[in-house]
Amino acid sequence: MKLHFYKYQGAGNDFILVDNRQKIVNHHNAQLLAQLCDRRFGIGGDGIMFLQAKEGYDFEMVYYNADGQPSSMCGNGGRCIVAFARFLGVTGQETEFLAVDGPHHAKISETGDWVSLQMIDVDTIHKDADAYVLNTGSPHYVAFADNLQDKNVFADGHAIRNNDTYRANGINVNFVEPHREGYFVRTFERGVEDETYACGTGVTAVALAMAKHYNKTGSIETPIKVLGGDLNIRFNYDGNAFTDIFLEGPAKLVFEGDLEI
Ligand SMILES: N[C@@H](CCC[C@H](N)C(=O)O)C(=O)O
Repeated sequence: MKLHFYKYQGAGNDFILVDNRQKIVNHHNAQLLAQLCDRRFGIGGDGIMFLQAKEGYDFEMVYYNADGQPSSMCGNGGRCIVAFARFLGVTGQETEFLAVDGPHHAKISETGDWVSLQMIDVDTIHKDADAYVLNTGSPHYVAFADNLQDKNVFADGHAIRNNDTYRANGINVNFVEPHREGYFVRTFERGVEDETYACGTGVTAVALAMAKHYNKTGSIETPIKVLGGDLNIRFNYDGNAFTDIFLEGPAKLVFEGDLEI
């Protein structure tokens, strides 16, 4: 069959998107999905998403990592699928959709390429030695790093993701250093098993962990620079729980095409 697909990117975290409202694609084929995400033998992407119809919501986001396996929430994927839904005319400037971690509310700019996505509330942060470990829809490890631009994020991220604590379920590994009025972050992603240019749930985890680390409470805004651009995180923190968390940034259509599968 012929697959009509769209390629989006959000701060360089890139995804294949398929309009599957008519359920034309059977997405339970991990080998096929991994091949579509392959940068040499396929379209290429950090993940692939299917936009599906869902009663009570504008749509459902069904997300797979580049390895073809279903996973937990993808923040940049969520922002890209909102831009895609707007492009298809499935939503207006605001939307309510269902993802693997529950309902999400999002707003999209008039231009259609900038999305503010509400993330799940977070009330638990653990420490693993000096690192912070928390779940912002996906599990994240957050560690400070010096000279982050020159760090071997693949080697160090791979080692942490595959240590005895995290090997079985996996974890996304974020390295952070202060940058201007915010932070610079690089992430090794589970399921891609490589560094990506941005990770939405990852920068969200970093922003929350930094508020806890520096004992900042109230209404907080945290700009974060990643390899693929700039993201912004807004939230409230009362010293115990993080609420009204929004991940904001670009979400752009790169190209569309057809592929025989
Ligand atoms: N790139 C994503 C995270 C996608 C899920 C992650 N790879 C996992 O399996 O936990 C984001 O923008 O949040």
